[in-house]
Amino acid sequence: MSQVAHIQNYQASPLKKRMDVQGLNFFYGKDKQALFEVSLPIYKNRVTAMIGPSGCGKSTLLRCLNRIYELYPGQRAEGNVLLDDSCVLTKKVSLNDLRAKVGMVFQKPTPFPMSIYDNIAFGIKLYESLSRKEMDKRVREALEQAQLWNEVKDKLNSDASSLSGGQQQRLCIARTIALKPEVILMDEPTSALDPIATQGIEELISELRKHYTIVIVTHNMQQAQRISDYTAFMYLGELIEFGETEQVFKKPVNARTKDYVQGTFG
Ligand SMILES: Nc1ncnc2c1ncn2[C@@H]1O[C@H](COP(=O)(O)OP(=O)(O)OP(=O)(O)O)[C@@H](O)[C@H]1O
Repeated sequence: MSQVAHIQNYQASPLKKRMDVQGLNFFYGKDKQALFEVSLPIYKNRVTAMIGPSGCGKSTLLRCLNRIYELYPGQRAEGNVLLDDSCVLTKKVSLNDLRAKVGMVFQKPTPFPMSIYDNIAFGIKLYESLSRKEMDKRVREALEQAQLWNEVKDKLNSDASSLSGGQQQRLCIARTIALKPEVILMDEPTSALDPIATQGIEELISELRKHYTIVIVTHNMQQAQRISDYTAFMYLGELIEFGETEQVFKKPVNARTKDYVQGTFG
């Protein structure tokens, strides 16, 4: 089945907000403001793509959704990012709880230097104490959902570095899924992969949105159109346009969006 057909066949659940970004400003130190009054909904069980030219603030926005910027001194966000009616930017929401609810997959596959099995089990052990049998089940389920199980089931104790790039990225996705997050953030998850591995990850993303809410940063316009339901176009730290992906690409409201999606600039 082609990917487009695959997406069209999917019976989407009714539209419901999972996160809500309201008037978000972001600062790197005192002098650099990277986001300006950004507001957008993140819909449940949908894929939202963030697009825009280099340096427009896509990754910065993504990093606000799980407050990962807090690890870096001098970085500060103002505004609201709501999840379950709480603002995730405030200390009232513990980082541990937030990371469990909002998982992240990075650009380069980053498996831990340990076995395939332990790559999945490691994160789970930080949050839960499971019996060996329960852990085996969770590891298997995560690998199945990440569509990696069949390829690794006979070598779970092998080092994760023995996997191909595409397999390593699916392992990183499995590691994220194993914590049972509600939202998965992906920062250019296929940019280090070849076309075949990229296709595998794209198909996986389309499948995963049945269970998860996904936000993906991508430079690839075709990819955004293939896999996302909603698209946010950013420029110089501002959200210029947000809407259904088909509308943003085929009938953009803003002239700058039109120039960008048609490849006139960027
Ligand atoms: N650690 C940092 N310190 C200071 N400025 C930063 C830092 N990280 C990013 N910036 C600046 O913030 C702005 C937004 O960067 P960001 O990485 O969010 O953009 P992006 O759209 O994801 O870019 P790209 O597509 O190139 O990854 C840019 O002007 C960038 O130079």
